[in-house]
Amino acid sequence: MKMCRYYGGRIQEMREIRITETIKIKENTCDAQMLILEIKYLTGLSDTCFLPLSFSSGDTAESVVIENPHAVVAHLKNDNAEGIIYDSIYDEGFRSYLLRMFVRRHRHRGLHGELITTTGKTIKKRKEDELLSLKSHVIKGEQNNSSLLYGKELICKLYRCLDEGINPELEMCEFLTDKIPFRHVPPLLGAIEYRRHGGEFLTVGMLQTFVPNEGDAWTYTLDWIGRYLGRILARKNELQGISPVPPSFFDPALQETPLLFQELIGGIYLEMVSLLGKRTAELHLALASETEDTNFAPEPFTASYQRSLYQSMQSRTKRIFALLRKNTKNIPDHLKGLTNDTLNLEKEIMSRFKAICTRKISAAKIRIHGDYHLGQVLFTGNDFAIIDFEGELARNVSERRLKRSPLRDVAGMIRSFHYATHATLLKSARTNPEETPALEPWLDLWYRYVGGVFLRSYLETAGNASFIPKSREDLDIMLRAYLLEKAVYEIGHEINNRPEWIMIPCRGIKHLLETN
Ligand SMILES: Nc1ncnc2c1ncn2[C@@H]1O[C@H](COP(=O)(O)OP(=O)(O)O)[C@@H](O)[C@H]1O
Ligand SMILES: O=P(O)(O)O[C@H]1O[C@H](CO)[C@@H](O[C@H]2O[C@H](CO)[C@@H](O)[C@H](O)[C@H]2O)[C@H](O)[C@H]1O
Repeated sequence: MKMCRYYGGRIQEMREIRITETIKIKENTCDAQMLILEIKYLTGLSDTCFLPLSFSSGDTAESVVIENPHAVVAHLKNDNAEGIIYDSIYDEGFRSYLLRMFVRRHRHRGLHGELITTTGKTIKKRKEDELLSLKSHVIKGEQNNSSLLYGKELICKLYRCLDEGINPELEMCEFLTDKIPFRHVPPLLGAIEYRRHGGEFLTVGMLQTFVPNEGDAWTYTLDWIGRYLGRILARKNELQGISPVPPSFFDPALQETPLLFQELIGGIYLEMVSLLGKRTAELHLALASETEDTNFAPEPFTASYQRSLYQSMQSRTKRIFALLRKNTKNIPDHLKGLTNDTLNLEKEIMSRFKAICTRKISAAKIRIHGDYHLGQVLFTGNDFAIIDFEGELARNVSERRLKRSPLRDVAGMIRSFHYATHATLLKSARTNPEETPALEPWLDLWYRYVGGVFLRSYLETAGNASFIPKSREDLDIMLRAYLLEKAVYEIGHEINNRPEWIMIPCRGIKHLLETN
């Protein structure tokens, strides 16, 4: 389990895993046990996880062992048979039965509760045979959950860590499908939930429309940064006289990207970034348009909220910095200096957060994406689709459902542009160490121009929406605080997942503290 990003993987040491529920499914193509597990750690709260298990032998078992060794839970052998117990998502029979569960709205009883599927009208209208004949496979790649693709039409996300109560992603997708349909979020088609006898719901899975795409905006961006650097290197002599004086995207005077940078960055990419800013604002406008449902209706940024925001930014920073101090042993040696410098900035960061409650800010809070970055946006070739509304998994589920300023999402995306430049630097340092230092100021410029295009387009589309602060100063204060808060969150994320990458938020924090 520790090998899977979705379980364990985290820094905490596991103490015990208990099976709390077993739901057996035995139909013609599917023989699986759906398990609900309780994972206890040495310290902190336990997790509730979902793990469906299948048994196979012969060629099927062999191909799972070769292609997906991480999915194998146990090898079994007795006098008659030899085989493996493995994660059912790699069992074709299980995948097709799962879809059948949605289409036919099956229920399955376990010892302490039952699995229930619900579906919307879109799927009910579809021909059953057509749906059930779709070929399925597991989406590859780093994920917190597991996604199963059916033909090029449907995608089922199975959650691995389950939370009691309303699942924020399901709630958001339901809202953006049925209540205020938003074209740039894939429509929700159905859900699977586990209902404990007399207890709460746990959302186990969700079925959505698959959006044909050319990958996510992260990969798309890295590709364009590669081209930008290629152009810089090709025009090295011509560009030598130009000393890159980085503008700040907070600067209201920065209205247009200079022609030279439009050429270097790529006009098409800049247009796409502008479109992304527009789609982001449209998402927020849709989320802000509800007036009756208290789960969505906008709320004011009150003085007491401003104080509690400041306190939560502070306590989060304390917690993450304590985690960093405790885990400096996991940081690669060449990054220890940078990490220590960041640790020394704790006081300064805290004092910067203070700005968020030193004056009255007039802006509305709404439901937001919550973990918005380039990897959460699919590039369709000429537009974007926004996915993964679970929020930051490091926060508990009720926190993830809180209304917040949508500028937090804006800050998340701007941080992501910064990440993209530094991911490129990390790669360049490995493949092209001599050229790398000279590229750094150019990447900084890229970040500022691209961040500026995104922000301007966002603000233009949002117009005078209730969630946009009325004064430029308030906007500035909020953006800076959210950017800093996000970079601190990223420290916690990287220490848990990619210690090599900790240099990105560390440098991000330094950059944010230095930028006027
Ligand atoms: N509706 C969709 N259409 C097409 N691809 C999708 C869709 N939803 C998710 N994906 C693909 O599945 C991957 C994982 O989805 P995501 O919701 O981000 O899962 P996780 O929360 O586990 O990270 C995405 O990066 C994307 O490639
Ligand atoms: O996509 P997830 O919901 O799993 O989000 C988590 O993982 C992200 C990727 O590791 C992480 O995003 C950080 O790295 C991205 C590049 O890989 C970068 O674009 C983001 O700006 C940066 O925050 C995200 O924070 C985390 O919650």
